[in-house]
Amino acid sequence: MIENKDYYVINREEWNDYLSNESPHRQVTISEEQLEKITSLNDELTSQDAYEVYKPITELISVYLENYKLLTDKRDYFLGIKRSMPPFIIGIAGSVAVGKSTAARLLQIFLSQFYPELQVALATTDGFIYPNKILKEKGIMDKKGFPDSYNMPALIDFLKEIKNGHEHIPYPTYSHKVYDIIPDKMQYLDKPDIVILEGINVLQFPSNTNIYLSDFFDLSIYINADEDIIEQWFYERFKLLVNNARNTPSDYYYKFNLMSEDEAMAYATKVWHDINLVNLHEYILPTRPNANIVIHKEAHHRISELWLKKY
Ligand SMILES: Nc1ncnc2c1ncn2[C@@H]1O[C@H](COP(=O)(O)OP(=O)(O)O)[C@@H](O)[C@H]1O
Ligand SMILES: CC(C)(COP(=O)(O)O)[C@@H](O)C(=O)NCCC(=O)O
Repeated sequence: MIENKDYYVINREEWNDYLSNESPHRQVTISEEQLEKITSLNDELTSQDAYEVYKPITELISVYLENYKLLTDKRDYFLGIKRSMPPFIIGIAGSVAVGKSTAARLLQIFLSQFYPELQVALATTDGFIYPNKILKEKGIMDKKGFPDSYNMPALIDFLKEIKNGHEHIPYPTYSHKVYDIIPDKMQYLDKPDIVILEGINVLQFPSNTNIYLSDFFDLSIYINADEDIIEQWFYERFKLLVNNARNTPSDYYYKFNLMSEDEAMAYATKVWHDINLVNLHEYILPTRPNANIVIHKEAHHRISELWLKKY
């Protein structure tokens, strides 16, 4: 392990040694079928990767969770309150196309197995992006994903409802295929014990409020990679989305099948450079120091290092 003023930096080879023997009754496993579902757009993730990296991360999360339970219990006892534990919220941040959703789905599987008695739910902040109609009215259609494109007050209310233990909490649905919010298609969180919330903005300080989203997180993770590599993942995902849409004219990505490959890729390159890369530089990367854990990936999504914040 290397350390600097901010982090303990642990490389991939060492990381597996941190698996403790303290919870032998809490075994986690992942089937090939589950892996396939998780990486529906890509088949590079192996079960070895999943085990070697995400299993010890699951154990580390359990350290935070046990501490959270204890603190909540003690504080409630002090106040004379009796209630069930408010959900433990994990935030997962990082660039567009860095692999947040994939990491979030893996953690959901592992945490559900580690804690079979707890409900582990997954949500994404994409649902709080304003519908395209509103983005157009605001003149920020080319700034989708930037702080002003999110309905932050609604996202904060959603987090408050979670922490207040509300049942059946609705939140809107964003679809990459439609490239928009799907009207009236709400998703619901039903009494989760652990919520994994992923999104590019989860560690930001919303401009029109005086609250950090990270105040709601009991643990935060930033998925990191060099920007040239993320750019390639963005193009790979773009090509896969275009290919998957080839027989579905209603799909946003269908139209790129009617162009030459060069033309389609020129479009994707422009979107990356004019929108997602600017967003990464100006608004996403600056939030990395707010994360408790940084997962650093290299080419082929290989996790090479974990940075654990010291404070
Ligand atoms: N660990 C991984 N192994 C292989 N492919 C991955 C992995 N994580 C993400 N991907 C692929 O990279 C692309 C971007 O991942 P995704 O989870 O959609 O990113 P995000 O949610 O950050 O936008 C997708 O094509 C996805 O299948
Ligand atoms: C909706 C998003 C902001 C969400 O990011 P993601 O789920 O990919 O992390 C992003 O996919 C997006 O649409 N960005 C705008 C430019 C583009 O990629 O088309």
